[in-house]
Amino acid sequence: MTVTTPSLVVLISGSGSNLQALIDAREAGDLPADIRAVISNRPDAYGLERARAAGIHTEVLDHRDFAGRTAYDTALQQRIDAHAPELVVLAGFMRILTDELVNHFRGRMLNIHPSLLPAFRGLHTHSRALEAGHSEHGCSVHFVTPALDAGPVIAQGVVPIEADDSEPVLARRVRQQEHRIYPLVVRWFAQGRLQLDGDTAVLDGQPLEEPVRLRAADPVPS
Ligand SMILES: Nc1nc2c(c(=O)[nH]1)N[C@@H](CN(C=O)c1ccc(C(=O)N[C@@H](CCC(=O)O)C(=O)O)cc1)CN2
Ligand SMILES: NCC(=O)N[C@@H]1O[C@H](COP(=O)([O-])[O-])[C@@H](O)[C@H]1O
Repeated sequence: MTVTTPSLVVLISGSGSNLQALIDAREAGDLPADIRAVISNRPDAYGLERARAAGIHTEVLDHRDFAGRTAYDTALQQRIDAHAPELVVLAGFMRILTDELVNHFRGRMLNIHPSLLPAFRGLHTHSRALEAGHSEHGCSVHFVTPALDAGPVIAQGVVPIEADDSEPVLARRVRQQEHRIYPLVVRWFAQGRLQLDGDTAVLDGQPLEEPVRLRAADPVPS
């Protein structure tokens, strides 16, 4: 029986540190997947440099070159489909996607969001968590659905908020956990252990009633 290595297309908009975590996991033998292409909506995204350094095909599809969201997403869907990925990974991709595109990739599109969903959907999550006076914050990996940041959450990284935290300090603490949980969840999907069943994430055949939660001191599970 031939075992095929699942292929990924990763979408970015910026620094690409989550992309780098996936590249590093693959190079360490911890991610049985092939990153077929990295696509950015911003030509100046540093993540493009990270991809090129790793020998990964890159494309730029600048949203400013399109009349609107539907036209952009139609082109984006064609670019992604050209690589026939098993999984589309949003890694700091900063565009809200149309229902049509999300439904086209339903069950095979993941996102990492910098909050403990359902808290703080949308943008500026770290400053909002600080302003809310929460004692904990973190990140969530979820299946992407048309409703923004509302898809079934698979795993979360939990960090404390310290009294003297600034936004950049908290963001850095969260990103350290992002770089642990995203490769883990993508590995589960690549291993065929993770699926979306309706509106429920299923891991190892069991519906996830609650996300898998990791704290910094916890070892990364298999
Ligand atoms: N239909 C969906 N699209 C996207 C989802 C999703 O769950 N459903 N997740 C987001 C990722 N994301 C937060 O994790 C997010 C990205 C972008 C925005 C946003 O407001 N974008 C603005 C532009 C902002 C900018 O360019 O800086 C916009 O698209 O008008 C909110 C949340 C990815 N897409
Ligand atoms: N709403 C989407 C969003 O805010 N995503 C966040 O953007 C950062 C991207 O960093 P990276 O480009 O270094 O991976 C990450 O913190 C990710 O959670």
